[in-house]
Amino acid sequence: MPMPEETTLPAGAHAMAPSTQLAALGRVMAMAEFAPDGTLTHANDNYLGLLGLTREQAVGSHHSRFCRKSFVDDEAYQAFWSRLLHGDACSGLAERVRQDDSSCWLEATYVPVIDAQGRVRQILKVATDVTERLRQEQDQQEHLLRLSLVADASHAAVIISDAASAIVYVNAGFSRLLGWRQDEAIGASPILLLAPHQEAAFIEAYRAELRAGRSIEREEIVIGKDGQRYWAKVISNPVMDAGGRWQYTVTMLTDITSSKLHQVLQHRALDAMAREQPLSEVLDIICQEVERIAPELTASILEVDEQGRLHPLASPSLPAHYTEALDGVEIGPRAGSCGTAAWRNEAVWVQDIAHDPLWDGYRDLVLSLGFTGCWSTPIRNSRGEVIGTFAFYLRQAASPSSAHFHQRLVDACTHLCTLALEREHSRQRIRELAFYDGLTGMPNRSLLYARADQEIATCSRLHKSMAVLFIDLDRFKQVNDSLGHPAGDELLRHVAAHLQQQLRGTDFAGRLSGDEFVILLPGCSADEAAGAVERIQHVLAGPVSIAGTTVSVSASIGIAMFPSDGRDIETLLHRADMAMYQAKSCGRNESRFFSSEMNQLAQERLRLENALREALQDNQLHLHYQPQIDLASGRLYGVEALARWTHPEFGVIPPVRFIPLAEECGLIGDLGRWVLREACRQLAAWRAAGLSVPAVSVNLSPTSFHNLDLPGMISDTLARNALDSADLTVELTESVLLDTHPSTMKTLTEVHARGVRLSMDDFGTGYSSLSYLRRLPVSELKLDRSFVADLEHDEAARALSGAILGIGKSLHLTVVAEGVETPTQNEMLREQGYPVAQGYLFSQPLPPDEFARWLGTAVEDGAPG
Ligand SMILES: Nc1nc2c(ncn2[C@@H]2O[C@@H]3COP(=O)(O)O[C@H]4[C@@H](O)[C@H](n5cnc6c(=O)[nH]c(N)nc65)O[C@@H]4COP(=O)(O)O[C@H]3[C@H]2O)c(=O)[nH]1
Repeated sequence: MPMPEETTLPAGAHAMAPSTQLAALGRVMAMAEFAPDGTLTHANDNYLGLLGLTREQAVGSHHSRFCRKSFVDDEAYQAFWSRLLHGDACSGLAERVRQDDSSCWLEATYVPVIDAQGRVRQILKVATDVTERLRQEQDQQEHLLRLSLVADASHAAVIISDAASAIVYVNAGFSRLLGWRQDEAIGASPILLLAPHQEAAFIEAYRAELRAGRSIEREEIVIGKDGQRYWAKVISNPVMDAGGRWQYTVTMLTDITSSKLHQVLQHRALDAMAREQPLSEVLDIICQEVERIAPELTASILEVDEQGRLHPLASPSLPAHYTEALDGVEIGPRAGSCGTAAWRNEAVWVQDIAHDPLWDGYRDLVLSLGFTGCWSTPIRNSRGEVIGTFAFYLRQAASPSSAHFHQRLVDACTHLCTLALEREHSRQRIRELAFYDGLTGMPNRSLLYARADQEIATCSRLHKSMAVLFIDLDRFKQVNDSLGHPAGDELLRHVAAHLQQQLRGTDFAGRLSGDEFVILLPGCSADEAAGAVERIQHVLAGPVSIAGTTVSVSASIGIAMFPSDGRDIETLLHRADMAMYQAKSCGRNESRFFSSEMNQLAQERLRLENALREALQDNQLHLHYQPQIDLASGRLYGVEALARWTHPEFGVIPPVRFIPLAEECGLIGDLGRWVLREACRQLAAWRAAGLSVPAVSVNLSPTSFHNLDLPGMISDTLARNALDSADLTVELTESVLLDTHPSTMKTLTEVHARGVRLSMDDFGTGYSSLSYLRRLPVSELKLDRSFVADLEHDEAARALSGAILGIGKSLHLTVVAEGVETPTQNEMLREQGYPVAQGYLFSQPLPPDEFARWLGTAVEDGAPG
């Protein structure tokens, strides 16, 4: 509590007031009379009540009894009494002590009563209790103090202005945000100070709202003391007096520059992105918005490619010749602001282009445009890699205060640029995934079809032809199987690259699937197409080093012509595919134009394929059996089961036709299983009928050995027919060696392990690697019939058959000579030491009952054949 201040009233109360007035005063006020020595002589009830004393307790006490000791001991107390005794009235706020030692505050006036001789006779005191009022005032002051503490601590700028729009108060936040000290702001008009650009009409409308007692909330650009611009949220609240008149305005400004920058920039840029506007337009919008917000800046956005080169993306206010000159510039430690920023992966601010060494070699171009500074910031993707730069060019040095604002612009813009660039990259990636083949980077089937439709439409309009080339690599599967899939992929990439190098003008190449490629040659005649095919085959023919091995590549190519072979891409591709199939069946590295006969052949093939499927389902296939003769004893060594198919409509179809077909259309597994079951059943049936047939051989294609269940299936079949594993021989061809399917060797070994003999068919014609004979668990070789056919006339054939027998013997393998047709051949083989022979000389392959008859006859004769 402050010390009560005792002030002196002008002297003048020389006599008591009239009694009626005093009585009235006594009813509302505390009144007392003191003797000049300070003794209380009279006190009214109000006075006594105020001090909490009875009249007896109070009257006769000295004045000091009612005061705090600290006051009584103070010089001020003596001075107070001296003034009174000197005849001066005193009035002021006084603290007095109640009976219970609590304080009460009085607004008191002491008036000395002076007699005719000029002596002080008594001192009258009139007082009002102001304890409650003081408490309220103190509370209010504390409240105000707390309020101003809050206002000062706030980041917001608080302004209180009066009805004449003069600032009466600003908080510390105001000075912090806008730069003016309190004494500089007081008295100024808030709008003129902070928004001098506002028009008179705006100011009047603002004031009218406040005058009407309505609050205002707006987002405005305000300008600080040093010219720095901010976006502020401005809330003005009018304070009205009791009569409803506008007295004050409390205005609060919050800095929303960052969020507003994001909002303004984002609104337009994101809107453009949502509308699927091209990247360059989205980035142009960002630059234009920046230049609108900060006209002292010229913005530019560059892309950094994977090779570290710059490419202009957007710079709507820079001349084209300047941005074109930047295209392809390599980033580096001294490559202007942008090239250096991208190189360092950090912002580079060059304030003096004319002298900064980073601009050596580039400065003339930019100085001639009037720019003196350039601030460039890297744009990074979500992995932190630099994908572009965002730069401001300045014509004059920026003030330190605007640097803060510019930094905020950079932050907002680089964020948006990242978004736009990453979005563009993802769109490109999606386009690539949707339209390009991931392995080779070539257009995929979808893009190929779309492009073909366009080209067909163009060729049709211009009455031009177009060639569609269907390219299939020869023996790609073997590369894939023998060298592994990564090597196969490498080969495909190699071929794709070479094909693309062959394209000219509007030519278009795509990968259809696997090792199938398609090339469209719009406007190309058949002759020109033939030339292109020759060129392609020549380019592909060279040996390629893949996975450390040299591989010779070749391709079979089918050609279909628009419009003669088809008017839509599906038909053209289908026909080019047929032509390719024909080319392939003629050997490697061939090409064929589509012809209507091919179409017929293809149709027939399709019919045959369906018929074979049905034949297998409906048990229309049969087995014929050809005897194999032990040459030393003339006895039956075994029989070879050979599949036969007579179609009700197409007639007899030879195995050389339907076996490859079954292979191609995936029926070979079913066929093999059927042959195994049927041959074993027949062997058991013959034996049951008393015929002595030592063993049966069945042919299985390499694909059958992919099936790991094959050994189990063989054992089951043998068991079901009560046969031993030695009763069965499985013939396989040398092509099984080229089959690198992981199951093949395992299945072969397992079949062998179960005691089933393996026989190598057509030996001597295939891949001529003898080393495999050690690896494969074969027990028998079958000399190919081509050697036998030439035995009589060809010395070399004789030598070879002798050599093959020698190999067989040295490896302890039985060698069976196939295709023995004449007694001379038979004799020669016998002389060479061949143990077993098979051929028309002994018997054609026969149906089971005929074979039974043949065997009966042969047994009777004692020497079959
Ligand atoms: N010129 C001549 N030919 C003779 C002579 N002796 C036998 N042949 C024929 O030579 C072929 C021997 O069968 P392959 O070499 O395994 O050759 C078979 C075999 O690779 C395949 N094949 C036949 N049946 C099956 C089968 O059930 N499964 C599989 N995977 N292939 C089979 O079809 C090929 C041809 O079979 P076929 O037409 O039955 O032809 C048979 C047979 O009729 C002869 O003295 N002179």
